[in-house]
Amino acid sequence: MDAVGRLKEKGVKVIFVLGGPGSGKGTQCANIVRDFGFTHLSAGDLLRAEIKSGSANGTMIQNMIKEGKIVPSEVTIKLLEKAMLENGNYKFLIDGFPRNEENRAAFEEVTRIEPEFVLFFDCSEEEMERRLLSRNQGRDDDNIETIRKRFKVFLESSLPVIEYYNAKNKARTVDAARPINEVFESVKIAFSSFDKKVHIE
Ligand SMILES: Nc1ncnc2c1ncn2[C@@H]1O[C@H](COP(=O)(O)OP(=O)(O)OP(=O)(O)O)[C@@H](O)[C@H]1O
Ligand SMILES: Nc1ccn([C@H]2C[C@H](O)[C@@H](COP(=O)(O)O)O2)c(=O)n1
Ligand SMILES: [Mg+2]
Repeated sequence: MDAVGRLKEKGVKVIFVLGGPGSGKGTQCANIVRDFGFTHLSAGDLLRAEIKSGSANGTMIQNMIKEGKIVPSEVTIKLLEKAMLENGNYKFLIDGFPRNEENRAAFEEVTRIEPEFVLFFDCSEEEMERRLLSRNQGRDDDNIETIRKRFKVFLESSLPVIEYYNAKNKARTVDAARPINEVFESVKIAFSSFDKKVHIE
């Protein structure tokens, strides 16, 4: 059986987590992992790890991230598939993917996995810019020049993907401009069909 077949046998469940740069995807994914037992896979984190690993694609990925561009789907999808297979879980939050129509169509063609829904964090550019400029995680792309390029790519390439899922009634939009705990209250409503994890002290 191939990799995707093995995931499907486990009853794989995928939620795509989308939103502009700095909208709070990673922050809210950590909350969802804690309370709903999902595994968080950030496409951006996987690409950054690939650069650090010294892979043959490292320099190409680094250059594209610095320019705020989207890495070719075949590279990102291979990393996502590998991460899903290496993980014992069957419930995944795929953060920052699909980022454009090419990502979306390629994932569908390669995996035939349809997301349960798409969580969309809606936030103004002004607020996202403020957050990114004070994030302080040493990311190469958190400088004003690259941030502006990332916003442009988000508007031109990523928003159409969200509109695609919206038209299929699969997008769940959350107002992400509010404080973290308020955003999570709305996220929890989107996840209400999933069992909550019981935390024992
Ligand atoms: N609701 C919020 N209110 C204020 N600050 C927030 C909120 N959510 C996240 N932040 C902060 O904003 C910054 C960006 O958040 P985060 O890294 O979660 O965004 P992201 O959507 O994953 O961004 P990227 O697309 O660049 O990876 C972080 O410093 C985080 O602590
Ligand atoms: N599907 C993806 C996701 C991310 N990237 C690249 C380009 C992004 O600007 C960068 C950082 O992603 P983030 O951590 O902000 O989600 O990674 C991509 O090419 N394709
Ligand atoms: Mg992130």
